[in-house]
Amino acid sequence: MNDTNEYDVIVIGAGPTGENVADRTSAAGLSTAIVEAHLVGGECSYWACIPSKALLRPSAALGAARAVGGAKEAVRGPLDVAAVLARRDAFVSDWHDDGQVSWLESAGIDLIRGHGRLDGPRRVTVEASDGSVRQLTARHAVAVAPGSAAKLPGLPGVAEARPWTSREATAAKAAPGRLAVVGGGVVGAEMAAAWAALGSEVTLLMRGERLLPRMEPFAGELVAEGLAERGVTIRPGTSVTALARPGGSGPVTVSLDDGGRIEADEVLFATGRRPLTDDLGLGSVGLEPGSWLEVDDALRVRGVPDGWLYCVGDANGRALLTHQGKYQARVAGAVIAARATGEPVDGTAWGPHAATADSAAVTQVVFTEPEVASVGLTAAEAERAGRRTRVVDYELGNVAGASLFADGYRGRARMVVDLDRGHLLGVTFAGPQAGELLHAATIAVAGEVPVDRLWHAVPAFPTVSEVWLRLLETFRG
Ligand SMILES: Cc1cc2nc3c(=O)[nH]c(=O)nc-3n(C[C@H](O)[C@H](O)[C@H](O)COP(=O)(O)OP(=O)(O)OC[C@H]3O[C@@H](n4cnc5c(N)ncnc54)[C@H](O)[C@@H]3O)c2cc1C
Ligand SMILES: NC(=O)c1ccc[n+]([C@@H]2O[C@H](COP(=O)([O-])OP(=O)(O)OC[C@H]3O[C@@H](n4cnc5c(N)ncnc54)[C@H](O)[C@@H]3O)[C@@H](O)[C@H]2O)c1
Repeated sequence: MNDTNEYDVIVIGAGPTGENVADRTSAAGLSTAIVEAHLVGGECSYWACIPSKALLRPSAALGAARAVGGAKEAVRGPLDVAAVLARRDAFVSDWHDDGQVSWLESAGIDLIRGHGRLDGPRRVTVEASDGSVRQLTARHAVAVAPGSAAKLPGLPGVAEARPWTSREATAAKAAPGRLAVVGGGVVGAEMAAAWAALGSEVTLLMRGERLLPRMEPFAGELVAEGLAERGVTIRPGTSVTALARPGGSGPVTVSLDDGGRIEADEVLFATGRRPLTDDLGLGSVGLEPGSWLEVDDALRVRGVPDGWLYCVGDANGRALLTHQGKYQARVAGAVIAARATGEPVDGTAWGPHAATADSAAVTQVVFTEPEVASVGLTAAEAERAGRRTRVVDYELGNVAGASLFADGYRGRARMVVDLDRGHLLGVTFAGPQAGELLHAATIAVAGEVPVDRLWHAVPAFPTVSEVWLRLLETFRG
């Protein structure tokens, strides 16, 4: 550890995206410090992606075995809940960050523990837990990657009811008897699936009519069927109006806008995120505290003279996903390094210094049963963007590889073809292990591979990927 207070690059926030900017700038030979207030690794490692997938995977594995005649007979018992929770704990290293700290050291990045705040152009103050303050200066750039936190609606009784957020839902040490989940987005769907599999009686309350409203409609429908088959009660078109947990302990009463009430042992609010920018010193550089930080495709924060401030990850609001934020970090790191060394910056779409995939090819996998995997635009988004498209659907269960993979395989695939440009704008799969089908679609969308050329990408028989051939045959007629 260096005791200098001047670095080429200072990164605030050591979540997956901050770590990646620091990695890129350090690898480019720039001295780099990273400031972290809590655990190196961020939300994703300890309270989001990793623990949630660790909670979901055992049920999916068991479901996969149960879907194959000859294998299902060997499944003799239910999930071992204690073992699932212990495996989750191991995946989050029992909420210790030693492993990630060692990685920072190996990458030559200085870790400065404490709360970071901007303090005017290229300046950062770090307040340590003992109250001491260190002032840092960046020669080239500051990149902020503070992430996001769960957004709770200001309902009557919410403070006393102490609802779960995604943090409690991913870190809980036991399954609540009855769990009410509010919100039909990704966190709501995944956590309803996880805790239902681990033994909770789950009621999912959503104000819209379908789950996963940002994805193709069939995705939410198939996930809703899957949840219902696993015992989850889904109540669409339902808003929560108040919570009550007198004295802050015992069951929670959840009041609904139809006048009804339900009682639960815990209530999870999965109602979206807010950027963690309220205490980041934004006012010192003319930005609004608490706002999403709007960036250009080089990840430079708009409205900051000289372009020294970058923002990657959730806090810029472009795509609240670890892999997209890490992609932004690789781009930002390359831009910072090029500008620092006087190399040209190539900001053209799909060039090394533009995060083009953030608008054209965002990928996402929802790890429910069935899984949903998507890249690029949905049919509705393509229409809103004014593209002339053809939408092609195919039942995944009709592919030979799918019926071998699981008895009664159910699922669907959709590709959205841009008729003027002759390539795909988006692809969605919903079905068992659909996530593993996604990358071929990502290459087709990000590579703007002509549909005529995709015809020559021959899927191996008998894999589920043969759905590509069926989609193309359907398109060609
Ligand atoms: C339940 C759940 C499941 C998810 N599952 C997935 C998934 O499967 N796949 C996926 O791609 N995405 C998933 N996400 C989204 C993913 O977690 C986020 O997109 C990702 O964590 C964003 O990374 P980040 O680096 O921007 O922020 P974070 O991971 O939130 O890290 C930010 C870090 O900055 C630190 N920090 C903040 N402010 C300061 C400050 N002022 N000074 C010092 N340090 C500071 C924080 O302590 C934190 O360590 C999930 C989210 C949730 C809630
Ligand atoms: N597997 C994954 O990739 C994964 C998993 C979990 C989370 N994430 C990311 O984390 C982010 C946050 O997820 P999320 O599910 O919290 O947010 P979200 O925005 O996906 O869904 C929130 C849902 O809550 C609803 N809502 C908002 N306020 C409400 C209210 N007062 N009452 C009832 N419903 C309300 C919204 O209409 C929306 O459908 C997402 O952007 C997602 O990309 C990704």
